[in-house]
Amino acid sequence: MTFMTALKDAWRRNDSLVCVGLDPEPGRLPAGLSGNEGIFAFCRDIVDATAGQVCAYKPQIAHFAAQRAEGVLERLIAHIHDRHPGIPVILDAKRGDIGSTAKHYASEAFDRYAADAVTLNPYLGRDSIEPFLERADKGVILLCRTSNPGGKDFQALDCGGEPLYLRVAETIAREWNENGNCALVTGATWPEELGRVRAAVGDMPLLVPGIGAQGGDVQAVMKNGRTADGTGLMISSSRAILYAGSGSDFADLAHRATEEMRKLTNSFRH
Ligand SMILES: O=C(O)c1cc(=O)[nH]c(=O)n1[C@@H]1O[C@H](COP(=O)(O)O)[C@@H](O)[C@H]1O
Repeated sequence: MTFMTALKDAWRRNDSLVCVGLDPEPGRLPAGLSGNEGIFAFCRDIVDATAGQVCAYKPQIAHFAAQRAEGVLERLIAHIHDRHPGIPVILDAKRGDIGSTAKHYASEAFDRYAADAVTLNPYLGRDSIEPFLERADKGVILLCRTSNPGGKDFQALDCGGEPLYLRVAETIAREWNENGNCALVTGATWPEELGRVRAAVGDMPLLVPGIGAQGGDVQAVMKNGRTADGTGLMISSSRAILYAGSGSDFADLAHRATEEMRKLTNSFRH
């Protein structure tokens, strides 16, 4: 199944636009969990507690690699595919390099980790993304208007009368999306810009981090970002869900936090 088909199925099946970000912090694991086995058990329990409530999972690679836990990340993604088939996994790696190196990054994401989609930095241009675009069954999720305060430093620069992030969105929608496998990252902290991107790219899916710990406004995101059929968004939250609790009931509390977010987003869907 392609990433786009899996995403649409998960939106419908779980009635959810929520993506749970898997960003394990060694210093924030619940008591009794530590080391690589602790990271695995923590993420696995979060996944098992929320699998009926999400449209995707988004593990962030640095949170694993910094702990020498790439093997844990491989096992975790295999666990999601095995136990919760059909829920797409987005590897958040934000890669971007010349073509000869990019093909190894594509292989890393899709062959080594078996991710369904990957986040990428588009600023090296089309040839840097080609090895990903040609994997038509995989999702190619390109940074457009990032959630962080410094996102505007370059992304908002004037580019022939329009901001650079909008030029990025238009170019990707018009020229890079021949296989229909592109999506864009637009932070929840910039809802007005998110609306301009939506107007430029039709129904292309948008990955929207910045809800929860970064303070994005769900209502504004939904109003500006949803498509006519009330979908089109992967609204991603990591810390607000992962660390909703810090005791042995962390997975139950993650389930509750995800459910609250699912209901809140759904209340603005139509
Ligand atoms: O590509 C991303 O996922 C991403 C893009 C962006 O603009 N902002 C952003 O926060 N992210 C990621 O989304 C997650 C946000 O985490 P929380 O703020 O804890 O929900 C982190 O893994 C970030 O690396």
